[in-house]
Amino acid sequence: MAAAVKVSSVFRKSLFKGKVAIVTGGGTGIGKAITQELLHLGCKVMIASRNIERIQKAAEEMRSTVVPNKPTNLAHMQCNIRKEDNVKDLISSTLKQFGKIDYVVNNGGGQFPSPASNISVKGWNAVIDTNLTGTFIVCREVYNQWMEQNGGVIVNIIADMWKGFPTMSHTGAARAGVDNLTKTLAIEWAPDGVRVNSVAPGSFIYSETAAANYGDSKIFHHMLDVVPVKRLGTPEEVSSCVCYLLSPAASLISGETVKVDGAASLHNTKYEIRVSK
Ligand SMILES: CCCCCCCCCCC/C=C/C(=O)SCCNC(=O)CCNC(=O)[C@H](O)C(C)(C)COP(=O)(O)OP(=O)(O)OC[C@H]1O[C@@H](n2cnc3c(N)ncnc32)[C@H](O)[C@@H]1OP(=O)(O)O
Ligand SMILES: NC(=O)C1=CN([C@@H]2O[C@H](COP(=O)(O)OP(=O)(O)OC[C@H]3O[C@@H](n4cnc5c(N)ncnc54)[C@H](OP(=O)(O)O)[C@@H]3O)[C@@H](O)[C@H]2O)C=CC1
Repeated sequence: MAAAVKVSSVFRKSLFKGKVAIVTGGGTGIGKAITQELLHLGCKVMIASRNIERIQKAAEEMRSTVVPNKPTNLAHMQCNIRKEDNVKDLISSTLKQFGKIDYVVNNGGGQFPSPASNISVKGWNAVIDTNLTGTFIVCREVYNQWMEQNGGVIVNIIADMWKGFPTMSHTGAARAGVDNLTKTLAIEWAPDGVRVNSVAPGSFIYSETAAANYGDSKIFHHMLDVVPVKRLGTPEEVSSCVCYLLSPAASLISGETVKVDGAASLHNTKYEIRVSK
């Protein structure tokens, strides 16, 4: 028997039915939760990421569990957002397949933990290219190919970097860049009916894939002593905020970043200051 699909039921399907969305990194973790929620609400969704086997498997699973009666509502393709040509192709292929693009969720991203002093320029650039430049390219391409003429909504997933991000300097800088990019694009594109917002999850949203990236299944559990709500967050708790921002309920919200972190960013960080040498 297929596993139950976790989706929130707080949104009215009539607000989303027939809309078309792109979710980068839509086959795992937070991106998968967003994809499932949008499919459940009646959207057509294109998911895209680098690992074609993994995204294909995720797409096949969601077609049979979430939209068994409308499997063509979910498309998938390989796309590395660091590559401009891949992104151009992602946007044009989605338009070819679904005819329009109402929503883009820039969720694909990530990094590796390292003290700043040990990060090579190649490693730094890999993280900046992924999280800042990749997000920029997706935004620019969907605007140029579709949203300038037709409007739309963009949500960028960033991170809790508000107090600095020790061991994550590269991604902290990139996500702070996206926070500011969000504000600029919101102003530049408002006259065309395009809204741009960000969502900043706390550093304790558990998914198997996210934990696997750090080679430690308990990596998020280690954060619990500085998490005021004293529990891990779920991808679905991020996806419901994303869907709210995509929906007409947020029609006057643009250039904003919403923290989904149970007040963690207001409290202490996990990082312990080392003894000086
Ligand atoms: C107290 C300390 C612990 C702190 C840890 C707290 C963690 C809490 C969670 C923080 C909140 C954030 C959560 C999340 O973001 S969850 C999502 C996790 N998912 C991912 O990160 C997936 C995507 N990530 C990646 O694909 C990669 O990290 C990367 C963006 C770097 C892309 O890698 P890719 O392999 O495609 O890149 P390159 O082959 O081009 O590699 C370029 C160079 O990058 C350096 N590098 C890459 N990986 C590592 C590594 N694991 N460690 C060190 N250096 C790395 C390296 O220089 C690469 O070049 P070389 O291969 O030539 O050496
Ligand atoms: N989990 C957490 O606590 C937090 C997560 N975040 C952010 O939320 C987003 C989702 O993370 P999460 O679901 O937790 O972790 P996952 O590792 O499950 O998701 C990362 C996704 O991004 C995709 N991706 C990575 N690089 C690229 C690229 N260059 N081009 C296209 N797709 C890419 C991956 O797919 P593939 O490997 O196939 O490319 C994967 O699907 C990320 O941006 C993450 O940094 C932020 C704060 C906290």
